[in-house]
Amino acid sequence: MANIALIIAGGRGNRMGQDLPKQFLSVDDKPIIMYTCEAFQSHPLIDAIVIVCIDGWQTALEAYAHQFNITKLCGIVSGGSNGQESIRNGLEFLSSTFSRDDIVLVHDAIRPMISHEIISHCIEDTREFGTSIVAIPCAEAMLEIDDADALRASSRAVIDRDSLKRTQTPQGFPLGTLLDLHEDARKQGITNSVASCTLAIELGRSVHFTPGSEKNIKLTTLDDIDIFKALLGAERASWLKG
Ligand SMILES: C[C@](O)(CO)[C@H](O)COP(=O)(O)O
Repeated sequence: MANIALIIAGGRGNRMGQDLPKQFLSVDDKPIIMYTCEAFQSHPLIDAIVIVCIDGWQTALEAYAHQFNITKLCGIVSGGSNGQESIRNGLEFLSSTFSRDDIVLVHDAIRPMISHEIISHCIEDTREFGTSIVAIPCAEAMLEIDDADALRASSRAVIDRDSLKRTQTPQGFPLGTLLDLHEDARKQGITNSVASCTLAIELGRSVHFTPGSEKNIKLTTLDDIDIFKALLGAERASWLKG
């Protein structure tokens, strides 16, 4: 049975406020998406990598994959109009080559600090429980806003933080389960679910959590790039110490 990383790089990343899509911004002369690819490339249990890529960047991505020796890359697929459609495009590609029992780890291209440990646990839990949604506890006080459209929102409601999880990626499923979810979504007219875990839940399924890490950061704003650089620096310092 194969383990496949499906890396989603179909978005433009407008919240970063940069001209380049954020997954292609360079940190220390390496595009962010290549850090992400290297984590899966170097993991011994990952057999194949497929990337869903924003239009216009496929040729650059191929060149970067060659430069950074991402030899497990076996396909680049066009992104869709939102995350759900991008994942579906990736799954359609996978269905022509892989079997329904193979494990797919859906991962954000802009989570470059994903560790081997989390990838291993995600694969193990998907095999044991049928799903693996990497997630971390909610450490902050959580308040529900009164009016999402208000310029300066206010709140009168507390949400118990112990009842919440902050989901990350990878999100692991057998390929057949993901294909069925997307087919059911098409039938029910669900077109813009935020993630694979939200789609499963909206369709009445439950999902299993796997512990993530605060270091598995999603690079959304320029502040996050600073945090990423600091994390990279700390990782390199610990390698040097041996
Ligand atoms: C999948 C995800 O990373 C889980 O936290 C998140 O939902 C992706 O959000 P995005 O803003 O659509 O990249």
